[in-house]
Formats: sequence, C-alpha cells, structure tokens
Amino acid sequence: MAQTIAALSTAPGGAIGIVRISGDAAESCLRALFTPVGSRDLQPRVLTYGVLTVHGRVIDRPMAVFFPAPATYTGEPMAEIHCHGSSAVLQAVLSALFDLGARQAEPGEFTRRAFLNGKLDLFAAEAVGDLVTAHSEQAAALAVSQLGGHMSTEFADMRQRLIAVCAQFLAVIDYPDEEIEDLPLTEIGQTLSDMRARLNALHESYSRGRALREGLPCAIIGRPNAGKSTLLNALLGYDRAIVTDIAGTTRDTVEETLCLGGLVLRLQDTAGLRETDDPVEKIGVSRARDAVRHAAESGVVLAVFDGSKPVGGEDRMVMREAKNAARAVAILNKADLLRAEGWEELSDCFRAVVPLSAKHREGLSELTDTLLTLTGVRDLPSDGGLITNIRQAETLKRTAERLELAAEHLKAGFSPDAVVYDIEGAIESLGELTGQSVQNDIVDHIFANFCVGK
Ligand SMILES: Nc1nc2c(c(=O)[nH]1)N(C=O)[C@@H](CNc1ccc(C(=O)N[C@@H](CCC(=O)O)C(=O)O)cc1)CN2
Ligand SMILES: Nc1nc2c(ncn2[C@@H]2O[C@H](COP(=O)(O)OP(=O)(O)OP(=O)(O)O)[C@@H](O)[C@H]2O)c(=O)[nH]1
Ligand SMILES: [Mg+2]
Repeated sequence: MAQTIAALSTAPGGAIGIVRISGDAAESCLRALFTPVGSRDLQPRVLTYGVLTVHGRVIDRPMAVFFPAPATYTGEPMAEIHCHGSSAVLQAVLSALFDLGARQAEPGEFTRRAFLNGKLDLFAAEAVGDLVTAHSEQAAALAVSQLGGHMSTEFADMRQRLIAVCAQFLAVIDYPDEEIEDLPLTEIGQTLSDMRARLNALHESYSRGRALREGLPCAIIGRPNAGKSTLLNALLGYDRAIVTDIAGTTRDTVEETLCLGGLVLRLQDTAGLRETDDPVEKIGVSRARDAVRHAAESGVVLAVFDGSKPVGGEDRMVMREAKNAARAVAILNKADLLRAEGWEELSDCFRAVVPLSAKHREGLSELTDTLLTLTGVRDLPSDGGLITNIRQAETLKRTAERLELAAEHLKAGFSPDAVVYDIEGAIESLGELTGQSVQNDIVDHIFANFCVGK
C-alpha cells in the first residue's frame, strides 16, 4: 500500500496556495484538519469552504475537496486544500499533515503514481512535465496535445502490430508443419519499413521539438559598433543592453530569453569581435567566441554587419566565425543609412541575408520570418507528432534501427529466430517510450526532473 503523500502544488508567492494529498489516508487527513462551515458536509469532488484548525488554532479559512479512488489524477484517494498563499500558513498545513502520517511528496511523485496506476502512459506523463514548464503558447499547445494521447496510442498500436508479426514467426518456429515461405513476407517487410520511416521522421522532428520546448541558444555577433546591442534591444522591445557609438561598449555577454511566435531564443549579445590589447575587452571577445561556438552547434548565429560601411577585416573574421554554424543569418544593419558597396558576398556565406535597421526597428518582422523558417518552427503538426525530449528521440532511433535490422535479415533470408530477435528488440524499445516495458531507473530519472507537487 502506497504511503500518503502531500506537497504544495502551486508556486510560492501566489494569492492562493494548493496543498495536494494522495494516498489511502487522504480523506481522513483532510477531515482531521478541515471543517466545512454551515450545515454542509464535505461531498466527494465538491469544493467546499471551511476552517482549517491545527492544534486547536484556526490557521486559515480555505476551500477544500476530496476525490475518492479510483477516478482521480493518481488513481488513489486524493484531497486538496486551497489556502491563502502565505508560506507560513502553507508550511503549517504541511507539517500538520506530516504529523498525521503523510510524508512530503518527491518531485513528480503524483504523476509517477498516476503512471504506475495506469492513468497515463510514460509519453503522456512526460508531456505533463513539459506542460508545467512550457515557455511559449506553442510549446504548451504541443504538450497538451501529447497529453491527449494521440502519440501514445500510435506507439501502442505499433507495438501491437509488431507483436502480431512476431506471433506469425513464432508459429513457424513452434510448428514444424508451417513453412516460413507460407508467411506473407513481402507484406511483413513493407509493414516494417513503413514503421521505420514513421519512427525516423519522428526522430528527425526532435530538433524542431527541442527548439520549441527548451529554446535555442542564439548568439549575436559582429564587429564593434555594428549594432548588436541595438538589435538585442529591438528584438526584446526594451533597452536591455547599453548602446553607445563607442566601439567596444559591450564587454560581458548579455543574456535574455525571447519568444518569437513559438520559437524560444536564448539571446546572447556579445562583445564586438576584434583584435584588442585591452585586457577586459579581450576576455569579452573570448566569451563572444564561446557563445558563437555553442550557438553554432545547436542554435542560431545572428551575424550583424554595418551596411553603411564597406566590408572590413573584422567583418571577414565574423563571417569565418559564423561559417560552421548549422543555422546562421547575416543581418545587414543600418539600412536607414546609405549602403556601402561590396556586401553581395554575404549571400555566398549565409543561407539568409536580412537587411534591417535595428535603431529604427525596421525589417524585424522579416528577421522573425527568416528565423521561424530556418528553425522549422513555423508549421508545427497540430497532432503532437513532434518529439520534444531526448529520451524519446533516442528511443525512437533505437527502435527504427532494430526494425531496419529485422527488415534486412528478413530480406537476406535469415532464420525466423533471428528476425524475431530483432523485432523483439524493437517491441522492447517502443515499450520504453510508452512505459509498457521500462526499467525502474529510467522511470526514476524521468520523474526526478519534475517539480514537487506535480
Ligand atoms: N486543483 C487542481 N487543478 C488541476 C489539477 C489538480 O490535480 N488539481 N491537475 C492535476 O494535475 C490538472 C488537471 N488534471 C486532472 C486529470 C485527471 C483528473 C481525474 O480526476 N481523473 C479521473 C477522473 C476523470 C473523470 O472525472 O472522468 C480519472 O482519470 O479517472 C483530475 C485532474 C490541472 N489542474
Ligand atoms: N543609423 C543607424 N544607427 C544604428 C543602427 N543600429 C545601431 N546604430 C548605432 O550604432 C552605434 C553602435 O550600436 P551598438 O548597438 O552599441 O553596437 P554594438 O555592435 O553593440 O557595439 P559593441 O558593443 O561596441 O560591440 C550606436 O550609436 C547605435 O545607435 C541602425 O540601424 N541605424
Ligand atoms: Mg554592444
């Protein structure tokens, strides 16, 4: 029997604080502390106003509710106390509950119990975690649709289909009267390769999914005075970084998160790239280089150029820095001034060149457009068919690889045992995705990343 757990489920500092309780003693714990006012008794699933008494002292006048098992979030008896948000009150409620035998819930323990009691599969449970931490409307929408179970059902169906294929092979192995040639091998091969294609497509969606969920690092680089800090401020819509006409204004990197139509960018304004003897600026330049390296690998590089001046040696240095980036955009800034000649070469180094005026905030929507296209965060599938999590991405890849082996072995005329072995591997790893077959340490790891109270 699972011990009764309790935790504060809302962030500290709000007007209302909700304490959640789950386990067999949930209702009795609630009744020990809470008395409805007036003539009404507590009814299941009805939020009721009353007094909360700890050691004979009324500590709050909250609302409370209990939910009988099994139709609850965790599948266990549950209760909630909706108190005033004071941390003193909430701490007192929690310690009273602990005195009554409940214990502090671990991070993600409510959802973990929901998973263990079959209320959610692992894929949906991870979506709960994503929903709690979603930074943009789109990320939240994606998590909600994953919570709805589309993908969970698809994976469970795939797993069933593979189990059926295995059964066909096992019949050949177990009953010598059956011949492998009697099996619809072409059809089975087709099923395996269709599934593999779908799994690979989902695996590839991870880079977009990650952009949506975690955001991408985005380094703004360029030579001194190109207008990097002005661009940062223009994107954010307020004066975050210092802007002056003195080259070398920004020394330390300035970081800020920006949400652009679903794309979360972790912007980093950096020190202008140039050779310098100034010891402070030197450190700044080296930090700028670190930022480019990081963004080049997994994010976006915005390379800012001053279009009112001819291309210089420092600009070439910037082009070199941006060259290896997976996604880099050249920004030809100061479009409000007369454009100097020679900037055509930018189109040779960059997939996208956006002329704009950071100072006058002109051309920003073109930049947003370019970024959404470049990162693939424009036309997101609405059915949640996008992978947002590295565990899921890797499991998909492993499943696809096993299926590929199975298909190859089938084609090459391997024995039924060998093919069954490969397919069983795929069934196993699909099960890891949904939680139908998953090791405890993986489950521990997943829920450990949740917040307390969820
Ligand atoms: N106050 C409060 N708000 C909350 C939650 C909560 O626990 N408490 N949630 C918690 O995360 C989320 C809502 N999710 C929930 C999911 C399932 C059930 C539930 O009772 N499921 C039952 C019965 C369904 C039904 O009524 O038919 C079940 O699945 O058997 C409740 C909440 C978000 N808001
Ligand atoms: N005319 C015009 N001036 C601009 C534009 N963008 C930036 N500036 C000016 O260019 C100068 C330098 O801008 P910053 O944003 O500080 O340049 P930076 O690239 O951050 O420079 P460092 O921090 O020194 O590397 C300031 O005087 C800005 O007002 C623009 O689009 N048009
Ligand atoms: Mg600057």
